[in-house]
Amino acid sequence: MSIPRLHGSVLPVAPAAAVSELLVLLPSLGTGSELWAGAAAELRRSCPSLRILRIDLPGHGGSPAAREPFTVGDLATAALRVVDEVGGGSFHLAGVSLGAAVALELALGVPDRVRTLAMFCSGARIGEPAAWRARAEQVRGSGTASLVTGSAGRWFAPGFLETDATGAGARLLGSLLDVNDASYASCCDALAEFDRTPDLARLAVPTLVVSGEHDPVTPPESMRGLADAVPGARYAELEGASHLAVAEQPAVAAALLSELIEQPAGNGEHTTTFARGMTVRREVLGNTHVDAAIAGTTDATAAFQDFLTRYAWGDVWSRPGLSRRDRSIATLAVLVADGHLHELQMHLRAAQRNGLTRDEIAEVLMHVALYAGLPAANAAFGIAKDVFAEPAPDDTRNEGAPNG
Ligand SMILES: O=C(O)CC1=CCC(=O)O1
Repeated sequence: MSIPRLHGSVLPVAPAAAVSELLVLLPSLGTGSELWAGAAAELRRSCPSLRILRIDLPGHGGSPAAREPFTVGDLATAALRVVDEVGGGSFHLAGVSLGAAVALELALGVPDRVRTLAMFCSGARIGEPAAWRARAEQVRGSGTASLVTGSAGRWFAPGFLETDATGAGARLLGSLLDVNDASYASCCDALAEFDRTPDLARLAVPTLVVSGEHDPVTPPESMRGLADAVPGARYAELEGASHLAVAEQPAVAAALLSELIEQPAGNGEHTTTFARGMTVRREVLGNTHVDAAIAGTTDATAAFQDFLTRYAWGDVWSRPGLSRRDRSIATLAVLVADGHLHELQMHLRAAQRNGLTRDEIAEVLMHVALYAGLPAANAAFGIAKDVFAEPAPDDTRNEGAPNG
C-alpha cells in the first residue's frame, strides 16, 4: 500500500470577502470536481467568506494515476497533504460516497482539525466486498467505458438526465470515460476493505448525513442507520434525488452545508444571519417542520427558503423589541384576519412553543372575531380545535424565551 498523490484546486474568492474558513469537498468514485460545481457556486454566493478546496481521487480529474494499491485511510492521508499544501489548519469537510468515506477517515483520524463533517450518500462501509472486487475486475478488463450505462442508473434518479437543463449529469458521465482504469479499480479494492462501522460511536465532529430518496447504492435506510450511529448527527433525505444528490440538487445540498458550517460556535454565538435564522426557525416551528421544509426544497424554491430563513427568522423574529410570545399573538391575529389559514396550524403549534396557553390562544381568536369578523374567527376556531386535539408540541424548550 502507498499514499497516492492527489490534486486539489481552490476556487477564487470574491475580492472583498474576508476569508475565514476552509471547506474541503471530496467526490465520489468515477467523478471529479465537476460533481461539486453547482453546490460550490451556490456556497460562494451564500458563504462568500469560505475558501473552497476540491480534491480529486487518484486517476480522476487532475490527480495522477496511482501506481500502487491504496486504502481509504491512505486517501485520507493524501487529502490531508493537499490541505496542508494550501495552508493547513482546521477545515470543514464534505464528501460524496467514496469521498465521504475518506472524509469519515479524516474526522476519525484528525478530529481536532475537522470542524464539521457532511457525508452525502455514503457509509461507514459501502456495498459488499465481492461486488467491489468484481467491479475492479471488470474495469481492469473492459475500462470505465463499460460502466457508463450502469453508473447512469445508479447515479441519477429516473428522468433526471432527460430533464437536466444544466448538462451537469451528462458531463459527469462523459468524464467517467477519462478516469484512469487502474486507479478506478484500485478505488474499488479500497472500498472492498473499508469498514469503519465500529468507530462511528466515537466520532466527535458535528456531522450531517444526507441521503437521496432513490439511491440504490447507499439507500436512505442505511444512511439513517449511519446517522443514528453517530452521536448528535443530523439526517436529511433529498426527495427525488439518487446517489449523486449533490449534482442533482446543488442548491439544496449547499443550503444543508451552509446550515452545518454556520451553526453556533461553542460560545453559542451565531456566525451569520442565516445561522441565527435557522436556530430561531427550529426553536419556533420545531425540527420536524424545518427538516421537512429543507428536504422538500427544490432548486426552484431554494432561494426563497434562504430568503425566509434570513429575513423572517434571522432578522424580524430575532429582533429584541417584542418577546416571541407577543410575536406569536400578532402572527395569529394577522393570519386569521387576512385569511391565511393554511399557515395557521403551524403557527398555533408555534404559539404553544412560544409560551401561549390554549386558553390564551382562544382569547386571541375571540379578540380577532371582534375586529376581523365572525366568519374568520369561526374558521380559525375550527383549525384550533384540531390542533388542540394533538398533544402539546413536545419541543417547547423556549417557553417564555426572549428573542434571539
Ligand atoms: O457505484 C457507483 O458508481 C457509485 C459509487 C459507489 C462508491 C462511490 O464513490 O460511488
